[in-house]
Amino acid sequence: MTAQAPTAAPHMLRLDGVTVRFGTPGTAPALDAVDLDVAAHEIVCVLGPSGSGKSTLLRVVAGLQHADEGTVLLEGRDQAAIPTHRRGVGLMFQDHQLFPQRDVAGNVAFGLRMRRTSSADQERTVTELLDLVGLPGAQRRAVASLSGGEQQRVALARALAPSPRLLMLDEPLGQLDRGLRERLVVELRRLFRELGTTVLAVTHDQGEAFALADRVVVMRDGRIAQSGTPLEVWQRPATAFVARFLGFDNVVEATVQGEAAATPWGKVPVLAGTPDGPCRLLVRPAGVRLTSAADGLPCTVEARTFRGTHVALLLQPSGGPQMEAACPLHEAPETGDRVGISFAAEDVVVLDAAAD
Ligand SMILES: Nc1ncnc2c1ncn2[C@@H]1O[C@H](COP(=O)(O)OP(=O)(O)OP(=O)(O)O)[C@@H](O)[C@H]1O
Repeated sequence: MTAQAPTAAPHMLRLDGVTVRFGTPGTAPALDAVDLDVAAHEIVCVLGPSGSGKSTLLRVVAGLQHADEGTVLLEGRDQAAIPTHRRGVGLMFQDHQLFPQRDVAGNVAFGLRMRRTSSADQERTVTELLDLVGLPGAQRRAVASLSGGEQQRVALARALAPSPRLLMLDEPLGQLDRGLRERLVVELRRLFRELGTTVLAVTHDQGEAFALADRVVVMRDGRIAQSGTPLEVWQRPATAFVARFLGFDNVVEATVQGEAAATPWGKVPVLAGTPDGPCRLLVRPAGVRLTSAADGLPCTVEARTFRGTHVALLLQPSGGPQMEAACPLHEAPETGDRVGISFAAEDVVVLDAAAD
């Protein structure tokens, strides 16, 4: 038997050079030649600051927004001429907009009624979905009697009921308190895995995106700044923008030569194989190691913040800008203490010098 070449994973969704402009020509586009692939069964979370184009991206895929340039393909088919209700995508928005006059079952069955599914099939699907989202037997409850988290689950069951080939979520857990969000995100991931749902979600909340996604996409000014697994993006932010967006502030100009880089903090080790030349460096807080005051770069502890698993220290080195260090709980010095620091090469990330 001859070996077969592996076939590429089928793409559920492909955006090819999608551009959306609002208002007068000359203003920056809301989406600027965006290319994005989402594989079948993949969970992709789009992250980015306010105004970076996240909602516009979802709207263009849903057919709620016209693309000025480029194509949106679902399972290989150009969607340009296909209206929203024929695209086979499910949408769940932040303000989950349940119908207050209908009970839970009436809400969940909405998409099925639109498709003229038989009452028996509607009833069976509603029962299955309410079990899945953890609200068994809630069919006859009034929407107003549900908590925020329960309403969110009903909205999710409603979006899932017509078995959309792609489910799109816009800030799905936006209005819930943190504890509930953290629990629901775990449940959502399990549920999507179980159903094999392909998901494109948009969120402000990094924690939510990193917990939910197989892949995160970070947007900036209508473009994709980085795309990768949560671990890749977290460990290796590609640019200073992504690093800062993720909350890493230890970013400095540097010049690499061999296995060290010259920085305003002095020599910082870099991994072998790093190309020589000017760049920006991120030193992850975990890579700032405390030594005795006599060794390493002398610093004063300006502030310390308890973070549960560690203490975040704000350090003022004798030269160069302030930096953050993550310190084990029992080893954290006091504000005003003098310490020395060294750097761990595995937590030093060389950023793309061309992008800011
Ligand atoms: N209908 C519209 N008319 C004009 N400009 C718009 C319209 N919708 C969005 N924009 C602009 O397009 C850009 C991207 O907006 P979008 O809502 O996609 O960003 P976002 O990343 O989802 O932001 P947020 O996180 O605040 O929801 C912004 O500059 C916004 O002001």
